[in-house]
Amino acid sequence: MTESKVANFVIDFDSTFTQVEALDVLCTLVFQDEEEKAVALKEIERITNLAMGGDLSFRESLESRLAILKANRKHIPLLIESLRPLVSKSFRRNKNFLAENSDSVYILSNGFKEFIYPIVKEYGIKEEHVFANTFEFDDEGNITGFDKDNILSRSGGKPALIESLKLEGEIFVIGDGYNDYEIRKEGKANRFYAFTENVERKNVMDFADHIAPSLDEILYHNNMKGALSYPKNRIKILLLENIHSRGVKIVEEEGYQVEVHPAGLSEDELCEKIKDVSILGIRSKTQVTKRVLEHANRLMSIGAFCIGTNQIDLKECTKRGITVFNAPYSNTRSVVELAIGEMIMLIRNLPDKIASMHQGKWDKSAKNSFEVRGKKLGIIGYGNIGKQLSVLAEAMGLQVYYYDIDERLAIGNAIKCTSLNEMLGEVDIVSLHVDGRDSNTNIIGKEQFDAMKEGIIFMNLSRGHVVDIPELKKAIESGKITGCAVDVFPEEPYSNAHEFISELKGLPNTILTPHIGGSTLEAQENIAEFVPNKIISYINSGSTTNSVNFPNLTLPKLQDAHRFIHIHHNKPGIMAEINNILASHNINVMGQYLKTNETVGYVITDIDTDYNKDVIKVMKKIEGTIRFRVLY
Ligand SMILES: NC(=O)C1=CN([C@@H]2O[C@H](COP(=O)(O)OP(=O)(O)OC[C@H]3O[C@@H](n4cnc5c(N)ncnc54)[C@H](O)[C@@H]3O)[C@@H](O)[C@H]2O)C=CC1
Ligand SMILES: O=C(O)C(=O)COP(=O)(O)O
Repeated sequence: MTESKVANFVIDFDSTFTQVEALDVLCTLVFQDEEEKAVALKEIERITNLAMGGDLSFRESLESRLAILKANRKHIPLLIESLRPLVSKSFRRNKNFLAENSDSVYILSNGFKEFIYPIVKEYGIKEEHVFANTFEFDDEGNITGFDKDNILSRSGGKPALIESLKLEGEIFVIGDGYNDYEIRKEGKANRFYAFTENVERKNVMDFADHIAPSLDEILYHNNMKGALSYPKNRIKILLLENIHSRGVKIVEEEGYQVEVHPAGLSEDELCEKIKDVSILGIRSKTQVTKRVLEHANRLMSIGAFCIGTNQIDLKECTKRGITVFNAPYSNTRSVVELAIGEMIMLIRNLPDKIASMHQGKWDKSAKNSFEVRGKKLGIIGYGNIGKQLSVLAEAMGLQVYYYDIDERLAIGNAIKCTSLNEMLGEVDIVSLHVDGRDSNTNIIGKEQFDAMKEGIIFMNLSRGHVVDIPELKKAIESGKITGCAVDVFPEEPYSNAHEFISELKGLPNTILTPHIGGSTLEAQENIAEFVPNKIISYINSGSTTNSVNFPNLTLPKLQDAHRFIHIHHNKPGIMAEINNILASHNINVMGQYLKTNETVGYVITDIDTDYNKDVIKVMKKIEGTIRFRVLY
C-alpha cells in the first residue's frame, strides 16, 4: 500500500461512474417499438465495444451512434432520470469521499456534458472539472451531431485534454476503456486503474497498473479513507461441493472474489488452496482438519452449507478465531420425507420386488408386506430431524418412541425412552438421527443389533460412522433386519466420478443412496440463501448469530461509529485491559457487547468516529488476542 498523498483522480463516466453506457440507455428511451429498439441497441453496443476495445476511431463511432439514435433534446431529462439510479455502487457508497475531495476529482468522458454534469454534480463534482463532448441540435431540438472542435470528439482526445489541464500532483486515471488507458500510455498519467465493477475488458485490464473491481479498492490501494473499512473484492471466498447457484450469486453480488469447485478437495489440495482464502464454503464431504487450518492464514469464517459440522475441527477453528456457520433447519424436511418414503418401501419389500421386476420376475404376493400404520417407530436422536419425523410418522398412524442423550420433550404422543436397548427391543422400525460427533462412532454395533426385535427395519440417514457396518451386514444376512436403508457411509466417494465401495452392496431388501437425504432443490436453495447471509452479516457487522462455535451475539447496525472487534482466549482480565486502554486513549465508547464461551471471549466496542488511531496497535498487542479488526 502506498502512503497517502494528494493525487488527482481522473474518472471516466460511461460504465465507470455509471454502470451503463449512456447512449445505450438513450436508445431505449428513443425507440418505442421493441423490435426497432433491439436492432438499434445491438448496433450501438457493437460500435461502442469496437471503439472501447480500440478497434474503431472514436469519432467514427460517435457519428455512427448518433446517426442511429435520432434523439431529441426532450430525451435528455429522461436520460438523466434513468441514469441517476445507475451510478456505480461503489461511487454511490463513496459519495462523501468524492465531495470532500472535489478539488482533485475530474470527470473525463467522451460522452456528453448535457447529461453527465447533472448526474455527477450530486456527488459534489465541480462543473469546471467535468470534461466531455457537447451536442449540436437543429431548430426542432433534434440532436444532429456534436461540437467537432472539442478535443474529446477526436481519437486520442483524452491524453491531449489532460495535458492541456497542466494538473499539479500525481494523476490517477480510473476507467474501463482503452481510451482511458491511452492517457497513461501517452505518459500523461502516473497510474491507470482498470475499473471492472461493471465491465471487464481484457485488452484494457492487461495494460492496467492495477485492476480495481470497485472505487473502494482504489481508495484502499492509496491508503485513503473510503466508505468501507476493507474492500470486498479483497475477500476471497472458496465454494466447494457444488453449492447451489443462489449462494454463488449472493456472494458475487456482495463483491467478494469467488472461486467455485463442483466437488470436494483432498486435504493436500485444500491445504494449498486455503492459503489466501478468507471464507470457505463446504458441505458434508470436505474435511477441515487441524492441518488444513494451519495453512489458512487469512481464514475468517467457514460456512457449512448443510446441517452437520463434524467434518470441521470446530475446536481448532474457535482457537484461531474462525467463526463457523451452518444451516441448521434448511434440509430437515427433505431428510424426513426420504425416511418416510423409505420405511414404506422397506416394509413392503419394494427394493427386492423392484429388482425382480427388472429381471422379468412377476412376484405378486402379500407375503412379508405390511402397512406402517400401527407399527412402532423408534427414533434415535430426537433433534430437529427426529422431531419432525415424529410428527409426520404419528400423522400416518405410527406409534413413536424416541431415545436421546439430552433432555428432549415429547411431541404429540411420542414416548420417551430412557434406555436405548429397551427401545430397540420394542420397536418395528428404527431410524437414526443423531449428530456426527466423534463419540457417536459405532453407537449401533453388535450389542444394539442383538437387542433389536426379530424382523426389524433399520434406517440410517445421519452419519456413516455411527453404525458398525460389518455388524449391520451380519444382522441383515441373518434375517434379523428385514429391510434396511443407508444414506451415509463411513467412507464416501470424493465426487460422482469416484466409485462407491461398500460391503453393504447387494444385500437383500436394502436401499443404498448416495448421501442425498438433504439433496432436494428446495433444501439446497434455502441453504444457499441462509449460510451466505450469516457470513456476510458477520463480516459486515461482527454478528455471530447462529454460529456453531462462537458466542452468539446479534449486533445493531453500525451507525456513525467505528466498531472494534476483539477476539481473545477466554482468560480473566482481558475485558478490564481493553477498557483501560480505551480510557487511556480518551475514547468515547458508544456501546459495548461481550460474550464468552469456554474457549474465546468476543468483545465488540462501538466508539466515536473521531479517535486516536494509535489505540489500534495497542489493542492488537493485548496478551491473549486472537484477532482484532475495525469496522466502519
Ligand atoms: N443424510 C443427509 O443428507 C443428512 C444428514 N444429516 C445428519 O443428521 C444429523 C441430525 O440432524 P438434526 O436433527 O438437524 O440435528 P440436531 O442436532 O437437531 O439433533 C441431533 C440429536 O441427536 C442427539 N444425540 C446425539 N448423540 C446421541 C446419541 N448417541 N444417542 C441419542 N441421541 C443422540 C442430540 O442430543 C440431538 O438431540 C445431522 O447432524 C447430520 O449429521 C442432516 C441433514 C442431511
Ligand atoms: O446437512 C447435512 O448434514 C448433510 O449430511 C447433507 O450433506 P450434503 O450437503 O448433502 O453434503
